Amino acid sequence: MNKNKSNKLKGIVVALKANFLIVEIDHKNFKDYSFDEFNGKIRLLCIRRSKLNYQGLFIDVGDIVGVESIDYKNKRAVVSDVEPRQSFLKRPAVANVTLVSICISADEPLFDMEQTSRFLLTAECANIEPLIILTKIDLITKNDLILYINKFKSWGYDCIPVSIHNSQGIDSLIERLRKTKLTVLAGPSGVGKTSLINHLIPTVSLPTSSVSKKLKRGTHTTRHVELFAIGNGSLLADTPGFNRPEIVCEPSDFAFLFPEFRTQLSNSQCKFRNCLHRDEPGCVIDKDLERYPFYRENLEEMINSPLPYQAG
Ligand SMILES: Nc1nc2c(ncn2[C@@H]2O[C@H](COP(=O)(O)OP(=O)(O)OP(=O)(O)O)[C@@H](O)[C@H]2O)c(=O)[nH]1
Ligand SMILES: [Zn+2]
Repeated sequence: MNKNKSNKLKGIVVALKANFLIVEIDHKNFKDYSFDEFNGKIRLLCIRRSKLNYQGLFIDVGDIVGVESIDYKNKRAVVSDVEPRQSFLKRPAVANVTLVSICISADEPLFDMEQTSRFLLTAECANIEPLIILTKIDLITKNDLILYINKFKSWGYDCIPVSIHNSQGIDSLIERLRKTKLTVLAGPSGVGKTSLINHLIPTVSLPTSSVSKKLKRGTHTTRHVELFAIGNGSLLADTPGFNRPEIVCEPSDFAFLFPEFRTQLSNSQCKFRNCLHRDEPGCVIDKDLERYPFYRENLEEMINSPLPYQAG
């Protein structure tokens, strides 16, 4: 009675635990069991069907999988297949990410244009929408906040300013996150990613003393990501802070990863089709844009290093 072989359902992998996969499925059709539900979902401890192992299919958090042989009472099931991915973020490995929220501190650690750009480029490279979350705004003046907002606007990005100390911006952030299926929080160490998750989902309670997290990172080569439900069927993942994400890109594609250059390139064309926007005559890119020197410096490195270029 508890086994339900005939019902094959789709679910999303929310965590990897040893050889098991934790898969979240919709359970609104199964009202006869009382589950500790969250928004009509339950999480099942799953093994992989051996066929999947033969095929060598790698399953990551965020993958959409088919589950069968569901044992609702014990919350167990078998994963039988994996759907093709819509997107893939390499570091951390999360499939089907729909938004990369990059946390940048308004105070400490100090703002670093190159580092912020590297996080944005990682999302742009993976073709996933980036969003900037400006954290710790309780520590800056209104004028400084306006300067930050205008800076990001000139780069072509919106930003949501937040503070966990006075809860400013938290409602707007939750509203935004609930509009997308799977958000990954990224950003440098110490900007307040974990504090933010704890504030958004009080039941989670992750350790925020950065030291303990850092020690943990030192001992585990990979820290597996877990997806937390944030309402409306949306999921959110915290990631360990790392400070210098790699950019892997062909020189000819590089300019298209900058929204402010994309806008110029869509409004008018450079004289040469293969223009790299250096000193070519008839180039339409405005060399006075704030991130142009950063583009130029990294482009030179790409050109001078063997492909595929990896900076980091
Ligand atoms: N004033 C203020 N401090 C904050 C805010 N958010 C976080 N902090 C502080 O910033 C420090 C770092 O916060 P964490 O949440 O550990 O930062 P993290 O980004 O998760 O850091 P890693 O684990 O190294 O990636 C802590 O001391 C927090 O209390 C905020 O909105 N305002
Ligand atoms: Zn050009």
